Amino acid sequence: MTIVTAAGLTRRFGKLTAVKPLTFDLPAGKVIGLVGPNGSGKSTLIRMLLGLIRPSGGDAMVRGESIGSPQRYLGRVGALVENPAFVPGLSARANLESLARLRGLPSARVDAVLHTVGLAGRDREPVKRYSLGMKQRLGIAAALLPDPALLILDEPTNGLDPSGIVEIRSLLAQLGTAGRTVVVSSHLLSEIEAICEHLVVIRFGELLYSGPIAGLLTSGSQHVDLRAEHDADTERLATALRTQGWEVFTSTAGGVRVSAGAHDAAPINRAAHAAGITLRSLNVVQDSLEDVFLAMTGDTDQQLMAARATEAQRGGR
Ligand SMILES: Nc1ncnc2c1ncn2[C@@H]1O[C@H](COP(=O)(O)OP(=O)(O)OP(=O)(O)O)[C@@H](O)[C@H]1O
Repeated sequence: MTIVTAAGLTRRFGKLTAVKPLTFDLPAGKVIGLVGPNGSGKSTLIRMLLGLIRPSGGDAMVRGESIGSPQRYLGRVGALVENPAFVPGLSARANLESLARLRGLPSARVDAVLHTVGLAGRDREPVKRYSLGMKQRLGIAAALLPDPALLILDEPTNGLDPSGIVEIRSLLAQLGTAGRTVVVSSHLLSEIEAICEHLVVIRFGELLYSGPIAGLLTSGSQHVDLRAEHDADTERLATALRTQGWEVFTSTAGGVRVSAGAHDAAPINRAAHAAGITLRSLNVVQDSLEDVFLAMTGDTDQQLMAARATEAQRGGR
């Protein structure tokens, strides 16, 4: 079952096409990562899905309703899109109670969400005494008030210190229970890959990947890192492996990296031995998702960012 379907969804700001026509489906009941470097259009996409800004083209459906009529689905959607505004002198509980009243929600929801985000013991302290991580948890609590079927969190770990990031990450992993769909954006894949089952990757407005994270990793490759006993033999080792048909990515003072998997380890070792080179180390390494994406596009983020700046100046494509 899908909870969001986008078809040719596009958004321009003047000359810049911030979101190029995007077509994708988001499965219901999963934790979904929306990933892309800063300026890729993640917030713009989220704002369109929440009905905060209109698309320049295309459409999307959320829970079967067009984003042209957000009032039809927003009752069961919770979102944290920017630093939420709370009354600093009031307690977390009082802030949530007034938000619940405004939305016509039962006050029992306040206890439930305080418990979910782990603030139940500190809910009577004024928000101004809260750490950034606690404020962010309170923001997530507010987004959870309507018991949303779809929860959208835009960069919830932004600005947090490492312990705050760990705190929020473990909370996010718990939120995707009971059939709820959680969409969480980040510019750092490494920050959310462990908690997501499904991934949408956008890079400077374009869709790079949409699908299960597991599929992406298994389609990703492995490589083998080798080091000769003597660094002076590195080039000779690279040449010997190339001659035997291996694809050598790099050969630096640090060693040789070969495009190969675990089953190639023994033949590589034999090839080195046949060339009269003893190996100091041989490690089979699973490519990270970052490696997989780099291999997909071949462009670095810096190159794409420069192209985008030119596009904004020239008037787009
Ligand atoms: N209201 C706006 N007016 C003009 N340009 C905008 C506006 N909102 C966003 N943009 C531009 O659209 C592009 C995408 O921005 P967006 O904030 O959606 O990216 P993002 O992936 O969420 O990045 P970040 O993580 O830095 O917020 C950027 O180049 C940004 O400058």
